[in-house]
Amino acid sequence: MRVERGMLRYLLLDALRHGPKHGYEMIKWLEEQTHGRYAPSPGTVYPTLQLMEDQGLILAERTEEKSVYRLSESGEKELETQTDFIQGFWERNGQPIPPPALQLESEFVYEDLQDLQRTVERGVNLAQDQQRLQLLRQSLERCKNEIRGVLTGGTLPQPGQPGGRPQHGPRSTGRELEQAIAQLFASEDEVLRQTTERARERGIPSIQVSPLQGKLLQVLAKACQARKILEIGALAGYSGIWLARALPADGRLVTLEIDEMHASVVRESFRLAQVDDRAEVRVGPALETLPGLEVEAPFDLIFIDADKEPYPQYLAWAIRLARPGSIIVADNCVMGGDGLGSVQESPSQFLTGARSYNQRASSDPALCSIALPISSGMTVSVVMAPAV
Ligand SMILES: C[S@@+](CC[C@H](N)C(=O)[O-])C[C@H]1O[C@@H](n2cnc3c(N)ncnc32)[C@H](O)[C@@H]1O
Repeated sequence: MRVERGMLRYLLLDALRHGPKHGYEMIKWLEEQTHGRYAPSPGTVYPTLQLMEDQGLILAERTEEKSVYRLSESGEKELETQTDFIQGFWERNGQPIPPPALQLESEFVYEDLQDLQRTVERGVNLAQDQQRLQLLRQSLERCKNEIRGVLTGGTLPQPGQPGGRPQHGPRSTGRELEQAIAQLFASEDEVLRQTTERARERGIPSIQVSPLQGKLLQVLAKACQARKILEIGALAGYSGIWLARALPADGRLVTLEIDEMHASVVRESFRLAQVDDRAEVRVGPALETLPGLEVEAPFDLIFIDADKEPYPQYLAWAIRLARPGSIIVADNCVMGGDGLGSVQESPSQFLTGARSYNQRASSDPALCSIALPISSGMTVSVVMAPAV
């Protein structure tokens, strides 16, 4: 486990709050208190201690063999500025490591939580009247109450009851199945995990593709031997990293993003993922940036994942910027079936975008398409050669 840059000093101050210690004792203390999760290396700890001593946060008593440190008054004050961080750290890491089955179950809970967040965010986008938003809040309130009941030891729902586990096996819901597949085929590395973590810290919503979708994008990029990829909707660069990693060394990913703050996080993500030699973000409304890309076409894979209303226009551009054999993928196209209904009866602009997209993708002879029920649904199309 790693701790955010600059935060180790607070853990060291916290260790000294529990009594004077020399450097190695602090490392051992942290290792013991976190049940082996966190043991900073001496190479990081000793320079940090030196700096803290120079800044007057700790006081050293030196003997021939070692330096024993204790907290100074200004160290105590400094520590108080970070009580939230310290409390959060110990809440996450102070408990014994649960057995693997419990760990897996906890991961499912976090996945479900992310899924719930996406569903609610989508609901807020879709709800166009106050009454619907109020219903949404009431529904969340009921959900929170039920969770509080479960956490405080109320009666647990039985398998088969609403809220209970399915009776036909532990991994039988769509979400759990996705997770099991992702664990085998699409596990995230530290770089990808930190990309979402950093985005969350900057207040960017967690609406990136799932690891399973990221891997699917890679598989599709490999299938069409992509050398040039275009993405519409970069967010924090998460899907961009999956895509860029599928490119050969001289490949190119161009990702379009309307929001300058998102774009600056994307640049950082690409740099940290070491794909900035082949991946770049261009800022502006996609419909204004796309015409300028004609000189760089054709793109081998085009991934559409931005605002939903212009999805049909994005598809038209994607076809224009593609070649026969290119693959076009669009995210959020199924939405539990809502994205498959009739365009004429669409309840919102948001759904109209997905429905019109699917209508064209499923009927245009220039495309061979399928919608996949993965996360909120991806429509995948292969661009066909013109009939002769
Ligand atoms: C769903 S997120 C993209 C997620 C990203 N593909 C991933 O999985 O990591 C949509 C992004 O599209 C951007 N966006 C929205 N409207 C846009 C537009 N008209 N042009 C370009 N980007 C847009 C948003 O700012 C947001 O960052």
